[in-house]
Amino acid sequence: MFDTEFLDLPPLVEAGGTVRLPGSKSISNRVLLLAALAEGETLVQDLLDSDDTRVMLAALAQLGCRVELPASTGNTDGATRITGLGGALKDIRQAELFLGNAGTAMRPLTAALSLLGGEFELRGVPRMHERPIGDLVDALVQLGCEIDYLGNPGYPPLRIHPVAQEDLHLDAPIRVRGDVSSQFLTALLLALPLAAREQTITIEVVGELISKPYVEITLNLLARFGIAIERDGWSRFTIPAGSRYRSPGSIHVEADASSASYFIALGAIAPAMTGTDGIRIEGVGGDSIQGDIRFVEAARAMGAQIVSGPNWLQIRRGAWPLTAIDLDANHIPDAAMTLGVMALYADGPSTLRNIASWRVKETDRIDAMAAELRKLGAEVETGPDFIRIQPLAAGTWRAASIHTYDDHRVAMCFSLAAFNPDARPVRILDPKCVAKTFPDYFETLFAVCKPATVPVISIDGPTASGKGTLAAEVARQLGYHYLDSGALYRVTGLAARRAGLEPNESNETEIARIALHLPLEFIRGQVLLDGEDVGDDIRTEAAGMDASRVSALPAVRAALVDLQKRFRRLPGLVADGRDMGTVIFPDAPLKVFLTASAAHRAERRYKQLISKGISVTLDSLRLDLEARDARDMNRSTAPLKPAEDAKLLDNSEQSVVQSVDQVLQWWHQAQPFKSS
Ligand SMILES: O=C(O)C1=C[C@@H](OP(=O)(O)O)[C@@H](O)[C@H](O)C1
Ligand SMILES: C=C(OP(=O)(O)O)C(=O)O
Repeated sequence: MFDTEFLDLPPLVEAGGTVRLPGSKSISNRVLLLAALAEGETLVQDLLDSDDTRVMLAALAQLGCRVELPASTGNTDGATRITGLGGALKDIRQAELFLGNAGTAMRPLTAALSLLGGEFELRGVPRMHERPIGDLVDALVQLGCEIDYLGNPGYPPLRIHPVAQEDLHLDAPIRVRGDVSSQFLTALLLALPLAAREQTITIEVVGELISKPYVEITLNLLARFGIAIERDGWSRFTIPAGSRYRSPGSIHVEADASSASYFIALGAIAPAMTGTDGIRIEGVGGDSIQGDIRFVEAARAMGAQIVSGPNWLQIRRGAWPLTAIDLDANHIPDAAMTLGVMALYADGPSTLRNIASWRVKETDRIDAMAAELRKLGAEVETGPDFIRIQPLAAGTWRAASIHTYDDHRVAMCFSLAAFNPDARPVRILDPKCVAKTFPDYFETLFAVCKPATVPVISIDGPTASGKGTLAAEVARQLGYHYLDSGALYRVTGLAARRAGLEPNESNETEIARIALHLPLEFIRGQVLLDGEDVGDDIRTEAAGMDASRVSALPAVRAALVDLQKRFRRLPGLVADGRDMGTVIFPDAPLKVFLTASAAHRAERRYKQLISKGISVTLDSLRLDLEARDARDMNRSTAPLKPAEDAKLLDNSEQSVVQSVDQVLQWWHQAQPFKSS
């Protein structure tokens, strides 16, 4: 996950390949609650691991359910094991639960806990305290439950008081409004079987039910847990007497169909990458129980070519530009946001109707989409329950900094704007908001996208100038990959040793082959070789000797050039060394040549060594550095010198923070983002 302040997407041009998507949020949280209410164990396969499911799991654990995550079960199949309460609280009758911004946790738990007879406090993030729950509370109070609002009436936080089952009024139908969120009805359907052991319970929906397919998911999963609800259209639901949650033993979670919408749109917008047949999605397909699978119909109407099978979808670009759409999107409220960005690539204005619920989700999504689409240059019209978007012609796109309102879907759908024909970069602010349902969204996207070019910042300079510290920090703040080219020979020497190869000419070809495929990463100050931190191993005297021996082998040097170039991956690279800007990445859009006086560098090195208990003198270090500088600058092959277009940075009198800020400032000057 990118937990940077922002993530810059360079212009993207093609896409292709296979993605496996994480589990459905709506299925995961329903299954977790049902498993918690049932008796015995339920094994949940492919459960979503994200903020929304984590708050649900934490709440269930607090309520006394046994929750065993894949890591702790040791299950090779990666399942999560839930041991349920069997329909009644056990030892724990009181808890304060934090439910983040998960509507699928807050609403169903409110209903279930109101019927279980304990004292509970339910809270969330500030936005959750602005998302309505009054219609659900009204329905529960009608039934005899006791619930207080701890903040604004109609909104969380809530306090739930215990009531005895025999005091509940179950004879009359329970009326609930269905026109603000379908989750209120879902919550009642999931929880009321707790009270239906001896008596049939009827729920009546008041007002037109929205987001109906989500109620279908609820009914489907209740059936899997042994509860067969009868329904009369969308207005009357009956839970038969004698209902009892029965674990299916093991249950599989499909991949998330709303998350699939971004990749379906990607296949519709991006020309297929050479050698691929567009985008293939695995984990969810035509037979999905999730309503958002009907996004496929909308994408087809806009021109996408989509074929599907059980558990897979294959998407290719068809009509281009896309065909404008006028759609009642009430049945796919979440995925419809993706259509909002696809509309920019259409042949006329697109209208999404009947989406008033957008206003009470993670943010006011109608206003948020309009504001951010306008930043890209689009003309947008909105009303209480619709949005109309004019497409953007080539030559009219603007580079924009997209505010994401802590709304995962805003972040995800706007990433698709990076395919604009004007090659404008797109900045996504607070990219970690995708953690609500899809923590690795951007990594998954990058794995199937081809950029026009991957941005590189090269930082070259003499020894002890602090380039490693500077480069690693710049990379961290930008979310870019980091290449410490100075470590490559040492790692190659170590890898050769570990493969049982003496670093000499007779093993040159074999060592070059190893060097070319080194599974190497530089993350958070660590040098990871195949996931293992080898930082200490490569800094020994013996490793230094091996490094200098492998560096004398021409085939190894050539392989390492290729390896270095392969670090240039989305979303970007910061590379430090001696010839990054001059030889390896001569087209880097920002080149920095970092220096500091020999006196300052000697002093830094001195402090470093003394703190490690190594005794040296300042004078000898300084003389040594000066001699190395002279050698480096005057050698005939790849002498250490700034690239002609490099910016010179002398950090003698600067703190690390100051030099990082300077480099970022240069970088931002090169980026034409409109401020947010
Ligand atoms: O029940 C569910 O799993 C959901 C129902 C929908 O909400 P509304 O019914 O409030 O539209 C949807 O937007 C949400 O992401 C998940
Ligand atoms: C509306 C959403 O979430 P929630 O389940 O919190 O309602 C969503 O995921 O788009």
